Amino acid sequence: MIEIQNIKKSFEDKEVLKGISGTFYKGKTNLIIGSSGTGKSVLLKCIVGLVQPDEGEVLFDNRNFYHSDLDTKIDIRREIGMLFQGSALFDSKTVGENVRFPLDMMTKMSTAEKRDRVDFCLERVGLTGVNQKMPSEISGGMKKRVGIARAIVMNPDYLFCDEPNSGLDPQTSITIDELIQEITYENNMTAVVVTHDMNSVMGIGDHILFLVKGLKVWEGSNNEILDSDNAQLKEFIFASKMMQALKR
Ligand SMILES: Nc1ncnc2c1ncn2[C@@H]1O[C@H](COP(=O)(O)OP(=O)(O)OP(=O)(O)O)[C@@H](O)[C@H]1O
Repeated sequence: MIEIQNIKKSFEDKEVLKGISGTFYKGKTNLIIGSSGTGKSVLLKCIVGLVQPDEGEVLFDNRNFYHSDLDTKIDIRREIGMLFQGSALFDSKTVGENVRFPLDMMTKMSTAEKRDRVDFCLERVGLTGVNQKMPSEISGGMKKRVGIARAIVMNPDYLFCDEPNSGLDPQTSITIDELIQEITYENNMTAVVVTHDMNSVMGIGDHILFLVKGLKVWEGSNNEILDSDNAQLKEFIFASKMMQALKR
């Protein structure tokens, strides 16, 4: 479980996060949703330590990330897997080398152990036998799968995904969403996914934080979201023609 308390962040005079609190639960796909520019990615970066918040606390299973000793911080970082926006693969490395990278950086595993772990993770995301391919030789959906394999290669307790569906067609988006959710359940991870895709919200939104202009205005599950009477949430959900049609 991850708890965030009163997270604030400004860039120069622009207040991007205005005091956000909430909980992300273990064994669930937790979503951060909201319109473009509302602070979702900045919040994610504050949680994983890529951006330092101006105020607020982040607790990883009761360990305070920003107010703990270096060893605890390092422990927490090793327990985090991250799927970056656009997959962020190294273009000059093969698929296998991309997935192996965290093992090379952070473990003393033998070559054979690393090979087995890489093969296991690639197989888990449905990409057996593509180790030698270069990122330029595979599709966008496959790149996301490689990104997921790399994110889970260290067997993390916490999985963060920033817009995992960006640039994918609707059908591929659903398979990637489902893969993230299956892996979350299998490994009992705390997954936090940033998205503005309503398909993802309805499909995998076990727990959802809805942001508007740097504030959390609603928190709940995808089962509760359609019945909410929060006006800003309704406006966001029913912005698309498809969701309007479902409402009728
Ligand atoms: N490093 C930075 N320096 C200055 N401003 C930043 C920085 N990072 C983000 N911002 C600003 O913070 C605001 C929120 O950005 P953020 O990327 O979190 O939005 P978002 O909700 O994830 O949007 P999108 O869905 O379009 O990715 C934006 O106005 C952005 O320009």
